[in-house]
Amino acid sequence: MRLLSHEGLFASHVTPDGEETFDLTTVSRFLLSTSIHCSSPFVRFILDRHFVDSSQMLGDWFRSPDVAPSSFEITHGKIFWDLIVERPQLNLIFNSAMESDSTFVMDIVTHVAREAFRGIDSLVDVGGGTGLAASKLVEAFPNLRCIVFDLPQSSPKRRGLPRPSSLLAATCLSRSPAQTPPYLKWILHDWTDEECIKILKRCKEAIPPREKGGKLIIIDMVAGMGVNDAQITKETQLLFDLHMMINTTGKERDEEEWHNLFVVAGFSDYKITHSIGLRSIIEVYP
Ligand SMILES: C[S@@+](CC[C@H](N)C(=O)[O-])C[C@H]1O[C@@H](n2cnc3c(N)ncnc32)[C@H](O)[C@@H]1O
Repeated sequence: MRLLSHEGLFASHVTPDGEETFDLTTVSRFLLSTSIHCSSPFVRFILDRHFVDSSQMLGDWFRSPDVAPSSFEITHGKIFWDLIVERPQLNLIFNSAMESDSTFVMDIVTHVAREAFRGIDSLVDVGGGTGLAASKLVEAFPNLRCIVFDLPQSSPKRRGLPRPSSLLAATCLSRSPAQTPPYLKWILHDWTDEECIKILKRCKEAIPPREKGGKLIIIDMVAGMGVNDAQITKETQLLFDLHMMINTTGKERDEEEWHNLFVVAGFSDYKITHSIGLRSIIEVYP
């Protein structure tokens, strides 16, 4: 308890008769299952033994990076998206983590960054997981039609979510219905620059011209930028960067790295809104 208090999970007090007592803090309130923004599923996911095990192989990966593109792949013999097909429990932990993140982040996005979605009547949530982020968007913008593309193991149908009739499951990051603006939440940080450029080029093909309101909306980290406590934000972003390096072929990118991706993928301009916490909304224009 004393360690947890030191880390800010509990506040300790000494009563007048000398007894030590502990109260919840803002941080631990976010871990309560009764909280509408409960982050426990995300914490459970990030501390899962599959990631702890792959972090042990970081040294091997550094010494022979040609063996596999990530420490995760050296440890488990395959990439995360293939492993969760075989491990339903890990898949469940992953999907619950993404849903807890979307419940939290999309409530912020739909309140403080509504402007980004103004005038858009349809979106494809590429890699949209179980469809929770899309559900939140449809709830906030009732005229919006949202299509979710993801692998079968994440599809809204399989998770049995109450879903708006406009949600569909499909596979492949590489396809997107023509002329329907794509939306990418927490996708590009999973992939190398080369893979991101391919995804971005395909997204660009699906976007109407800028004069007709065409744009790509991305929710991802812009390393070095964020709100609130600069020290904690920076440390958390660096830890996420490390997590991506160990477990995927991706990384967290700073503004210059994002800029380079957009230019190479053929986009002309972008706008970043930083007011949603650790992550940002990036509107990218054709
Ligand atoms: C970090 S998760 C983000 C999920 C969701 N956008 C969110 O923020 O909650 C990345 C998503 O990409 C999906 N994904 C990975 N490879 C894919 C592919 N080849 N085609 C479609 N989706 C893919 C995963 O299944 C997963 O749902």
